[in-house]
Amino acid sequence: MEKLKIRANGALNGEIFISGAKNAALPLLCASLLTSETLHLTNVPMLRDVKTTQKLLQGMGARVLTDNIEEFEINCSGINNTCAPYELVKTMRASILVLGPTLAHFGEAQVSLPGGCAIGSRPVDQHLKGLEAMGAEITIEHGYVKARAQRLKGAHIVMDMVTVTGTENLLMAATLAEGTTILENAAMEPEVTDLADCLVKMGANIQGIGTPTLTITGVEKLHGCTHRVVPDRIEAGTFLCAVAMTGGKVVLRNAAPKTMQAILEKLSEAGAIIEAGDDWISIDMQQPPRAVDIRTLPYPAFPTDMQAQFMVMNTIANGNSKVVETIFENRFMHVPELNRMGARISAEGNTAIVEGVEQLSGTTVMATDLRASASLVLAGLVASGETIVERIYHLDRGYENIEQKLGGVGAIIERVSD
Ligand SMILES: CC(=O)N[C@H]1[C@@H](OP(=O)(O)OP(=O)(O)OC[C@H]2O[C@@H](n3ccc(=O)[nH]c3=O)[C@H](O)[C@@H]2O)O[C@H](CO)[C@@H](O)[C@@H]1O
Ligand SMILES: C=C(OP(=O)(O)O)C(=O)O
Repeated sequence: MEKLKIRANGALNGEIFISGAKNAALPLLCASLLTSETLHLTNVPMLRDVKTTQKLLQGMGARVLTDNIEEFEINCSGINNTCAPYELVKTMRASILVLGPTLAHFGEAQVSLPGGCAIGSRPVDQHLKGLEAMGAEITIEHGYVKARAQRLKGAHIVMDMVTVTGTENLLMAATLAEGTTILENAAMEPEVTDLADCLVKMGANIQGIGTPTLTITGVEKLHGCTHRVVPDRIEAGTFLCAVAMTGGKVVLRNAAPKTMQAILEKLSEAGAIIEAGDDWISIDMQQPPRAVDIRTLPYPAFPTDMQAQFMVMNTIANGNSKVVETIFENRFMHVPELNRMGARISAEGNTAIVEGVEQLSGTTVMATDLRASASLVLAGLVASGETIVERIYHLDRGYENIEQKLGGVGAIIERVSD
């Protein structure tokens, strides 16, 4: 099994290229199911989840014509199987994103229920309720969602909570429905907006993009297009937290600061000097961070996917802080591991109190989800001695070449196998 070995090496300095966003690339790849023409994506991150999506779509009959970062071309004209099997869905919950587009284009879909995962129970009731409101007949059989509809019909849907993939599934489904769909309480995450922008290029009629009310007037068919995946705000935020902890000056290239307001404000509050242009962000940190309180909420507020990284920054910050997780019920798995490294965090329910300490101490740690694993890597960059992060297949779901990117700005980090 692969691990990361990390040793603190002082301040980080230099430049890091930010990849395309995992959470945008996955729905965009699934959007290829809506058309018989080729979808041409650029800035696609080469991540484990992207490979899994590729495999899932290929298993359904899609042809992947090119699959590199700058040229990812996929054609779904040969779909001959509308099933997303358990074997793939269990490794990537985002597989549920094939449900809406497959049903809308092919009149049927069977997708294994994703079930819960390390961070929470994560039901998909809103996806199913929305599709039923659009006329789909849905049954759950042998662990699979089975959906059928000759042609979906427009509906007025008010979602019970803000759900990112729920919004994306219903948005994709509505593009080919008969009539108009109004999605209220829709997620406004930049990755949802990126998907909507691509769907419009494919010929969809969507009003209200970037707002909580999306109005979609269905069309007969969509066509291919070329679309550049929005930069990954969570990857960028992770590297900014790394620098806030180690000190130094780093410029992120190919970033999207406009999508990162809440993250950048919190870093400034922690004492970082942040500057940004259209597609770059610089961070200059010349003193230890100040502790900052965090409360996770849907976009544009502070993202749950950055909670663990800010928590680890707080462990070595001046002062105490309170971190409240309101999106997922079990997203503090990094707490016991960080405490094993000398952090002082007490967590109860959805609230963690963090008392800043002088230094963390390296040891062997592991985490059971992606961002918790990222927080352990950041801890290793400032801990005394050696830190070994195990089970890094979680990290590989969402970070492209993390050891090369951090190594490029001066970190001592290497991937080793048993
Ligand atoms: C591939 C992808 O884009 N993943 C992101 C997406 O996950 P994902 O789309 O799965 O997360 P949601 O936005 O759906 O979840 C938000 C909350 O709503 C609940 N819920 C959701 C749907 C539903 O039908 N019923 C229900 O109760 C969830 O359990 C959770 O408590 O948004 C999350 C919240 O920003 C991010 O952490 C994930 O990185
Ligand atoms: C929770 C995450 O992803 P997923 O929804 O793919 O599990 C994440 O990216 O932090």
